[in-house]
Amino acid sequence: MFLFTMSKIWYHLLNSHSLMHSCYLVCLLTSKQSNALKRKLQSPHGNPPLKRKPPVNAFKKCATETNIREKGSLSQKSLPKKQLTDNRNESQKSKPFIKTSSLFRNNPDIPKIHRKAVQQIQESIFTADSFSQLDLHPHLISTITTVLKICSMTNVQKETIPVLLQGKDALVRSQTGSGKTLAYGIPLVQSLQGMKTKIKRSDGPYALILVPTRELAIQSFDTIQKLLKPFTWIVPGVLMGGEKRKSEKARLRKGINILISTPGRLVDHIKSTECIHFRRTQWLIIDEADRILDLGFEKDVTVILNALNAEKETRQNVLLSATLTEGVTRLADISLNDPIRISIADENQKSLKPALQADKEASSPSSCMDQENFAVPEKLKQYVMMVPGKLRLVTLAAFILEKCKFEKRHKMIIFFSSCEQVEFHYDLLLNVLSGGLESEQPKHSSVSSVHLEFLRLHGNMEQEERTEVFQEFLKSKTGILLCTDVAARGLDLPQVTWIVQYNAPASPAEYIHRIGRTARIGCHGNSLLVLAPSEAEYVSLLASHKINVSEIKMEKVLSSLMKDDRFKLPRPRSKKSCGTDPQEVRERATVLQTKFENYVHSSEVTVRWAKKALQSFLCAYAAYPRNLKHIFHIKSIHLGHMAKSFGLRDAPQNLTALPTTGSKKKTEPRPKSLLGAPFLHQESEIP
Ligand SMILES: Nc1ncnc2c1ncn2[C@@H]1O[C@H](COP(=O)(O)OP(=O)(O)OP(=O)(O)O)[C@@H](O)[C@H]1O
Repeated sequence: MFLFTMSKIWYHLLNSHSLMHSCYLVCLLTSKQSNALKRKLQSPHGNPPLKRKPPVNAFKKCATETNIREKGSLSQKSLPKKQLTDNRNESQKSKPFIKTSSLFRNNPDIPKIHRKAVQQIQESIFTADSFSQLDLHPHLISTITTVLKICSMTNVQKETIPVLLQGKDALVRSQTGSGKTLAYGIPLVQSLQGMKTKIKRSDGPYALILVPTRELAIQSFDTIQKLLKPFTWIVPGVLMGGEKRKSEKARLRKGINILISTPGRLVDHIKSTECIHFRRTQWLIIDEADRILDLGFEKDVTVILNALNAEKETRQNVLLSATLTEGVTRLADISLNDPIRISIADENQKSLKPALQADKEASSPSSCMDQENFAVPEKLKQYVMMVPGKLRLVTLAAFILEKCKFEKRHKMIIFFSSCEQVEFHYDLLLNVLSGGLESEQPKHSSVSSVHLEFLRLHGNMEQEERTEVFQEFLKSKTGILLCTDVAARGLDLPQVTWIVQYNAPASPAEYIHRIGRTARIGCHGNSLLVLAPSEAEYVSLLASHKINVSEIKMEKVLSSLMKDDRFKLPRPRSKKSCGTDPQEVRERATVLQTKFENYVHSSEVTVRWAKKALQSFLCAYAAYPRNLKHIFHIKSIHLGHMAKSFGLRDAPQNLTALPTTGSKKKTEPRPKSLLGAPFLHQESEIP
């Protein structure tokens, strides 16, 4: 036994390339850490004991998001500084037992990705035609060219604007970032400015635009406001959750002619604001129509439609999205009247039907159901990376450093599946990767001066802060936005170069919308999907929707840590670091992981936050839709490994994988059709 143990120790040391080198590794650690490492080496298998996964049914009920918010948000602003310092001091006094992560052992093998090469659907965006070819008011044309600085029409605009100018209902599908907002905005403004009796503010709404999120409401309002520049007598306005109801009521009383709203808030006003009416509402536009339904807004949309129909039966209706799914068909059935379907055709289809610029046909909306293959922007490069649970956090960090610190000039959005994960990672990355370690950077290092700017956006933030963050990221040329799916739809954030999906989305449609935040309107962009080895089949699922992803190797991403000397182990002079020595990369990853763990374990508060974030991850994971359970099954998660990726040294006890039941903020009533749909993958925009 003794001989066996010793041989394992020697094996480990040799594996570390040199005895000297391993000594340095041990020296870097505190004596307690090195004791822990020694104990690990003394384990009969040379590995830490495997932790048993607690069975799923052992999980307790999930804490509500509201509770988490009330008891302690991770936001920098809301951190009770004194409490944090006290906690840290306390925890430092009684220094917790520190273990060094054995990051690279006991990980599942990374499977080879077998995917059939599929030909992606690509749509051409631009036409050579200018807006002056349309029968538009000259002031509107000059606003488009001078204010919006747009010359030629996109395909979806060329196909949609004439149809809407004829007064027809339409169901419009075209890829993300192809200009759908103007496709409905231009004919809307053209028709309202030309009304025989000039519109008065006090007339109330002539048009209602429904959008799923507050940020999209602000963005759509902004576009409509620009289009209305020459037509000052038409007043646009926004109603959205998070704003003061009282001031919204006052604005409604004064009069809003083009009303842009999230469904929840509008229903709220329909029920409680006397002066709201739809006597003259001639347009109903539902943008991101499938999402509005997904969010559980079906009930709200029914209330809104009933309110509209009660006051005026005829109306022009338009539904738009980059992904027309079954849900839209149901919505289309109840809201559209003999619609024209406009679906910008696949390049290949076009070559078969050269006479048609687009696949435009009068048809039953049900035919949209067939549209399960989604178009992907032509200049978007999509990647996937397989990462075992334990290595997720360090690999994400290495990726951020590579793109935003060493390559610079990148603007990145990282999607998570819950608000708590966004808050937790925001705090952790900000402290460990950004400012926190600057003092540890060698003085002459050129990389030390690069400041990583992290922002976060999710549905549990106060509206004022949400709007501030949205505007800041909108204007910035670089930066890293951590967010939930609240930012997945419709947002037009210029110059975003990377989309990272740290948690896989609940459907290929959501995948399309998330990656659609980059490579907009013909620009270049990249996306990275992070999957666990057990989730490899997701790649085939994407392929079945004609979505192609190429693999990036985790080792390659981790090797970028070689460029950051903050994670370097002291070495004897004779042994110079060579570019990509895999052993040194592993050591650096271990140093980084240790820094994460040290930060998380520096106070009780941070440990609690890490646990809550892990818990919310499990909740979201347990809630993947049934048809994806064979890929994302909670039982395939190794809790101890996953805990590492939240900076926790051990698997916490008494976690839950059950969805919240008691949250006031998040319990938007769901229609029966959506029961079983993912919890926390979706965020309701509620008043
Ligand atoms: N004809 C055009 N020429 C150049 N740029 C345009 C044109 N039309 C719209 N744009 C710009 O393209 C960007 C994307 O437009 P928009 O947000 O309407 O896309 P979308 O199709 O609605 O995307 P998503 O499906 O993601 O909501 C905006 O910045 C818009 O100003």
